[in-house]
Amino acid sequence: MNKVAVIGAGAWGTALAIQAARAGAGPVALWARDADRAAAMQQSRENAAHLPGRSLPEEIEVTADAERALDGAGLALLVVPAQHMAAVLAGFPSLPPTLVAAKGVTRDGLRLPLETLALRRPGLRSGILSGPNFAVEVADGLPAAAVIASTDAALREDAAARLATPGFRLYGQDDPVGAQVGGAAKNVIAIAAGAVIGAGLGENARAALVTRGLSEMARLAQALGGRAETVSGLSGLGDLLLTCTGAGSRNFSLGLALGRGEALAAILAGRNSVTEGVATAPALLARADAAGVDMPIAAAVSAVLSGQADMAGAMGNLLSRPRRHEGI
Ligand SMILES: NC(=O)c1ccc[n+]([C@@H]2O[C@H](COP(=O)([O-])OP(=O)(O)OC[C@H]3O[C@@H](n4cnc5c(N)ncnc54)[C@H](O)[C@@H]3O)[C@@H](O)[C@H]2O)c1
Ligand SMILES: O=P(O)(O)OC[C@H](O)CO
Repeated sequence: MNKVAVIGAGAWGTALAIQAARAGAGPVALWARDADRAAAMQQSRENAAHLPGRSLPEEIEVTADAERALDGAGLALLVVPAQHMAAVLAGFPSLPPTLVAAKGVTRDGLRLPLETLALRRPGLRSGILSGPNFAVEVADGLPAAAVIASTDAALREDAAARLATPGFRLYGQDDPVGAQVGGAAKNVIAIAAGAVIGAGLGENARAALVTRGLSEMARLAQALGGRAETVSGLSGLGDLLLTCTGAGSRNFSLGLALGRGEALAAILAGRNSVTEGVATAPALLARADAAGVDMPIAAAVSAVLSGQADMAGAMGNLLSRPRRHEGI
């Protein structure tokens, strides 16, 4: 059972399959939902749609056949966008121990990724893989770090042994709730950071948003049963640093375009990749509301995305909040 099955052939699933092959994990299956695309990738040894110019090592077999992908697999990586995870899982009869590498909260049910997985596969050994990781850099073998968050210590160890290389440093921790909140919320804060820069509001404003965004994450992580300090790690602060500054972030670039006055529909129409913060913002806010947690930056992003506020109105709301003590 030394095979790794990667479910989802977007940029991140493809990069993780390349990383698993690089780590010597054994054979790697990369499952794509579209049979024609899977066949084209298997033949051309490239994911032209989502990760162009990076070749797939020979250990990787691309397939659209779920049973074939899982045959002999000792570990699965679930890398489909959060909103589509439940539907994709319905096509997989069984799963080996699984790490989820998606970042988001579902509009339907307001679920974190491991909650979606548990709904479909109760009792499955599972964890989260999350951190500041642009797919293209991991595919290129540039140095990066991430966490494997799971309460299952043996799974953490086994997955790290299969996937880590000196250039892909994997830390273990046992707070998957905190890791998921960090991964989901950073997408929303990155939209806010991009919008502030796009609107010309300056670097001071971005630094304030990122820092107060971290407090929002910490409050929610704690309220959902995780630890506040977890979000100061790779799946939280680390990912905020990357996505609130890196031009390669889709969430940041979407915010940037919004801040410059472009319409959301037009921005999305020009993309073939997922921008998780768009669906996650209102879901994250609703989940926080249900937990009694105040997330004013997530509320501002949500209001701008839904058209309930313009940038000026959303910023005005944030700036006119009552003075308070700093802290989470
Ligand atoms: N790209 C990155 O650098 C990166 C890094 C870390 C985490 N992630 C996370 O990984 C997840 C996947 O993102 P990505 O960047 O690999 O995707 P992507 O934007 O490269 O590709 C989109 C993916 O969504 C899938 N998809 C689209 N519509 C679908 C549907 N109706 N049903 C099922 N699948 C559908 C496509 O098949 C494709 O695999 C996201 O949660 C993202 O936040 C991405
Ligand atoms: O391009 P983004 O904004 O979806 O970010 C990708 C990864 O989540 C970065 O860690």
